[in-house]
Order: sequence, then structure tokens, then C-alpha cells
Amino acid sequence: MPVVDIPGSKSLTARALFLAAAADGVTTLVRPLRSDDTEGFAEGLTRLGYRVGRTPDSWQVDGRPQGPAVTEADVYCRDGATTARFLPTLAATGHGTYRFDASAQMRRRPLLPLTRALRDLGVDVRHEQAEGHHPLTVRAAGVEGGEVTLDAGQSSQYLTALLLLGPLTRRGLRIRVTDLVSVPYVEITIAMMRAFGAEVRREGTVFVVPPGGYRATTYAIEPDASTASYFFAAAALTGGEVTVPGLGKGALQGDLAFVDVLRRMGAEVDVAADRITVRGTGRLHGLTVDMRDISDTMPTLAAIAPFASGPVRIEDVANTRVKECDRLEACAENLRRLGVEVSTGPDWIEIQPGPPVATDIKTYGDHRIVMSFAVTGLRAPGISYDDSGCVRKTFPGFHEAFGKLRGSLPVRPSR
Ligand SMILES: O=C(O)C1=C[C@@H](OP(=O)(O)O)[C@@H](O)[C@H](O)C1
Ligand SMILES: C=C(OP(=O)(O)O)C(=O)O
Repeated sequence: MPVVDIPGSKSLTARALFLAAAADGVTTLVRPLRSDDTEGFAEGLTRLGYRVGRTPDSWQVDGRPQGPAVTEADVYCRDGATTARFLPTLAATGHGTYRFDASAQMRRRPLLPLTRALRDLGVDVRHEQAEGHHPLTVRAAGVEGGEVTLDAGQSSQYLTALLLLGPLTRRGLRIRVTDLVSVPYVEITIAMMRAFGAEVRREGTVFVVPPGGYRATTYAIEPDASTASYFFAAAALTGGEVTVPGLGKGALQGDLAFVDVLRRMGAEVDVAADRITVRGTGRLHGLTVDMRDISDTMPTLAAIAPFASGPVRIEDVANTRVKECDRLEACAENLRRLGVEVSTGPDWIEIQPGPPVATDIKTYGDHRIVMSFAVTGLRAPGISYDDSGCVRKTFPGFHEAFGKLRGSLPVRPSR
């Protein structure tokens, strides 16, 4: 009965770092995620003059409600979209000239709706090359606040960035949202802002954030629910059982709803107060599922789909095309390389049942492509990757942890 310790949530760690940096005192983050994304976020804060003290199990951040401690900085955001979208927004609260760049992968990912909203609020944001992409420079002089309209139909991270900014403005923010994906991530943002002493109100499509700043606190980071999806899927696929402690009924992360998908497919799922257990039953039904709220787990489902007894159709996931890669096409391409029949549309993918035959997976440097097809590999031994190291983005120890689990799972197939 394997118990798997999952590292901290990337999304919670990134938000906690922002909130701690903006708070009025010293914040302790307990069990933060240590991975390329979150180390990059912490390094970005350091570049902006914040003090971040790191020990293996906790990070301490000296908050500066007045913004960055330096008047000039050059920040490299690596592959992290939270870093690349939240840090320029934090920098706008200071006084100085701050330049942000990112990896080639992150440079391709959009942020124009956020740029436009910041400009509407009077922030001077200039893109050096393609409009709405990194590299960019923020010439900051604090943010007055007011009302702004935002299209967050491509990424909820634009809205999260503005919500986090709200309490740091002089007059507060009213954010009118015309479209929104990944809603549970906005709920995480609001819950965490409250934990740091701020208020957020929702009036229909308008999010109202009064001024008032953040209070420092001690904040414990939940294990990462998206990371847990590979281990839960492994149990469902093999007829094994996996328990993940630290994630249960009160957890903040929407991606935990992935276990409901596994339940619909035939797995047994037990959600307790502080742990979740998934048990494979030997059954794995096909289904049609809307994953708009939990699209980081789309590749996990796509990777086990060929083993289902009927087609698996995943809908409303257009924005997975602007993640680390075009995930709809990357999943389809790799499933085809595995000999599986797949079709895709603008915002959907449909996978037919059929036994995958091991191949070399084309990862596009996307951690989730590697971790997802590692689950397929439990029933199609011999899968390899053109870049297995890209798991460092969110889980540097993935291969070791998954290898350990593999050894303790039965080989009984589900179908
Ligand atoms: O706010 C966050 O922490 C995240 C929001 C989601 O992005 P989108 O809102 O772009 O879908 C998710 O895919 C990403 O991994 C993390
Ligand atoms: C999309 C992801 O990351 P981000 O947008 O935070 O770079 C992810 O982790 O799957």
C-alpha cells in the first residue's frame, strides 16, 4: 500500500513568495516547493532586493510593502510563467527600472492582456521584441489603482497577478473580467490573500480589492495536486493503491478534482481530511470530460486513455496550447508515435483505446509530457524521452520517486 510524499505546490509557493515579499514583516514558508520554477521565483525576488533565506524545509522572506529594494534590476524568469507574470507586477509597486527576460519556451508564451491592464493602470511596460512577450521592462513609480478590464480567457495568471497587486495600490482595484479559465487557481489566490490579511470581494464579473497591504505570517505549503495526478493515475492504471498524505478535504488546489475523473473511470477514491487514496479496480472506462478547470492534468488523462475500454474525449482545453508547449498537439503526436489513434480540434482531444507500443517521447521540454507518459510506461515498458531532465521545472526528483512507486505496484492491468 504505497504512501507517496509529494513535494510542495508550485502555485502555492509562487503566491506565498509574492505575498511574503509584499508583507509588512518576516514570513516563513513551511515546506515550499524546491524546483526550477520556485527557485527561479526566489532568485528573482533576490534580484529585486528582497531578502530570501532558504533552508531545506523552510524559506524566510523579509517583506517590503514599499516594493523592491533596488532601483534597477535584470531578472531572468527561466521557464516559469508564474515568475514571468507575477514578478513584473510586483515590481510595478516600486520605484525604478526593472527588466525581465525568460527562457525561449517562456518567451513564446503570451502576456499581452496583463501588459494592457498594467498600462491602463498607468504602469509603463515596454516589450523589447514581440509585443506581449518577454523580454520586457517595467518603469515603476507605484500604482494608484482604479478600475481595469481584463480578458483572462487564455490564462488565469493575468487575473492572479492583478489580484495580488490590488492591496498594494493606493486606491485599490476593481478588475472587470470578460473571460476566465482555470477558475480554481483564482480561488487559491483569493484564499491565500486572505491568509496574508487582505480582502477580496466578487461582484458578478468584477473582483474588488481594497488597499491595505499584506500581513506577514507563517504559511505551510500543501503538496502539489498536479504532481500527485501521476501517482493517482498510476494506481488507477495498474490496479494498485496509492495514498498521498497532506492533501485532503480542505485542500486549496482545484487539480485534486482529477481524482473525480479517475473515479468516473472506475477507480475507487477515498478523500479523507488529510489524505487521498486511489485504488485501481481493474476497470478503466472511457468518458467525455470537460477539463477547463483542471487543464494541467489533461496530459495525465491523455496518457492513460489508450488503456480505457472506450474512447476518452477531453474538452474545453484550448489554453493548453499556450503552456510549456502546445500540449494538445504534443499529446496527440506522442500517442500516435505509440501507435494510438487520436484526433484533436481547437479545444479538444479524443483518444481511442488500443495498446501503446513503446517509443521515444518528444517532450518539447515540457515536464508534464514526461511525467504523464511515464505513467503510460507502466504498461508499455521501454518508453524513453528526448529530454527527461525537464521535470526539474516542478519535480526534480520525479524519476526517482516514480521508479520507487513502480517497484511496489502490481502489474494487473486495468481496462
Ligand atoms: O496560477 C497558477 O499558479 C497556475 C495557473 C494555471 O495556468 P492558466 O491560468 O494559464 O491555465 C496552471 O496551468 C499553471 O500551472 C499554474
Ligand atoms: C502550465 C504550467 O506552468 P506555468 O504556466 O506556471 O509555467 C504547468 O506547470 O503545467
